Amino acid sequence: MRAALVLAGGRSTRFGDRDKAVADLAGTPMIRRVVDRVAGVVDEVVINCRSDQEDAISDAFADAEVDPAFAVDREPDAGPMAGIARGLEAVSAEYAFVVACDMPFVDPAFAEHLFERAAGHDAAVPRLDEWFQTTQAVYRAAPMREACLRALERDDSRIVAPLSDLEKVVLDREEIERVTSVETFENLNTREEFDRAVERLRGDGR
Ligand SMILES: Nc1nc2c(ncn2[C@@H]2O[C@H](COP(=O)(O)OP(=O)(O)OP(=O)(O)O)[C@@H](O)[C@H]2O)c(=O)[nH]1
Repeated sequence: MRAALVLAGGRSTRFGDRDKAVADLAGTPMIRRVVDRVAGVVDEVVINCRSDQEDAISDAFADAEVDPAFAVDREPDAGPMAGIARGLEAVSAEYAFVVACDMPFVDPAFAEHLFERAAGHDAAVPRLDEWFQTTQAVYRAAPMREACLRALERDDSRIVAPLSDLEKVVLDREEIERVTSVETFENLNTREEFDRAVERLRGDGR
């Protein structure tokens, strides 16, 4: 069993006054695009968000084949790593592909590769250069959740904090580029980035 955990509990402050998760990206709400891309490689989909986002995000899946489960933050604004911990509570699969809602170019073949690489380990985490791509990685749900809770307990809410507690496989740039292109990690933070992505998607007929 494999899960996708989509992180959407952020405030989209760089984006403006709307929630980027449900912003219309070339005809499809961005989070729906992310889920549609990865649905084929997972058995369940969990979305982590704040309670005030749930209705609008649910609406984005009204006519979808997948029926995502919601793991709503008990405490909002505690950061993405707390969101991962919350989301993993709702995951029944052993492994979860964690992905941010603002990565509409996420490559399902890369998610598949991460699941394969994570097998028998606590995590498979890409690292392009010095930075871990923690919001596009596969984690074994139970140890990752426990590592997150331990880090939060010691007031360390950094997204990399749980990694040191995990027996993980790290994918370097060479391995990443053998399987996919770095477009998979592209995240849309500003209106300008979003508008450029719309043009690209329209240009490719996507
Ligand atoms: N649950 C939860 N998720 C968060 C939080 N902050 C960010 N996220 C999620 O983590 C991912 C990465 O965050 P960012 O790309 O910075 O998104 P954001 O925080 O909405 O955007 P900015 O406000 O512009 O920084 C996104 O999928 C967010 O939805 C938080 O405080 N709680």
